[in-house]
Amino acid sequence: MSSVPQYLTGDKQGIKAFLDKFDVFLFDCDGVLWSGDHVFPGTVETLSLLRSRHKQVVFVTNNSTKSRADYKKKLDSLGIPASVEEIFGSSYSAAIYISRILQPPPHKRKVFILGESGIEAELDSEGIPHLGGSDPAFRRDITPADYQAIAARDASMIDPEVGTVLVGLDHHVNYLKLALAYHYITGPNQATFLATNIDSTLPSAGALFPGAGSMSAPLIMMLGGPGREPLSLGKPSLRGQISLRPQKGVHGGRSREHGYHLWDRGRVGRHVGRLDRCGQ
Ligand SMILES: O=C(O)[C@H](O)[C@H](O)COP(=O)(O)O
Ligand SMILES: [Mg+2]
Repeated sequence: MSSVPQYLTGDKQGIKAFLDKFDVFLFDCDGVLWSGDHVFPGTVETLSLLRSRHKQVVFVTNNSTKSRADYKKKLDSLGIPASVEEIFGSSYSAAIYISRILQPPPHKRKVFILGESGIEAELDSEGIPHLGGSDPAFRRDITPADYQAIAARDASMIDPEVGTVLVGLDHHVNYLKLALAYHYITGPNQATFLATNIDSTLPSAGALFPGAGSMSAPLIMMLGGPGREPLSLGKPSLRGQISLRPQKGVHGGRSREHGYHLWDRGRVGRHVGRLDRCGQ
């Protein structure tokens, strides 16, 4: 095993021993690899060092504003080569949870989103219909007519096919979306209350900003406080979280991981799918 690169200071033997001990390296993103679009020093070098050692790198982010494809673009733009299969975002885990575990009945398949386009893209990738989110129709002030229509459960404002409310980091959160989410959860829809993640803050530009958790907090308060929290599908929650179990296969006569099995770590520990790393 070649020696540790010069730019890595400190206990080189310790670093080498550490690298030799592991095959897979999972990376948090916001606050670890970058802060906003500012990549922390050593990030690119460290990731290329791992790749040069044939280590598996996985990017695991709670940030639901971007889809896996969006993150691949961001990583590429920051000079960090990556494949979509190496990226796990909370918007993806939420889409998988809804389509493969929650499996709402056909007449309640729609998801009302309090969040950004990353959630929409991942729900689309699982064929799940949705509304709200980045739709300009919901990025506006509430009007007196809205109050009337929502209270009357008018179909122009309350879609009877909504069975899930999904809350993520929303840079356009507003009163109208909160009101609609509340009425979907409490009214005849009895929508399931889910969150991509519940981080209280978002690290960006070297400071902290409102996190996804602060988007669902007003709803938790309206619903009666403790005990009415949403099921969170991001790190570190286990319930309903998808876990990755390496899947071995034979390539070129050698046994090697070629993807992951998806397991629901919630109720039954059910196998819910697989993700291939080499398209087999
Ligand atoms: O509010 C949020 O969503 C989180 O602060 C943010 O998403 C954290 O992302 P991560 O550190 O998991 O990449
Ligand atoms: Mg982080």
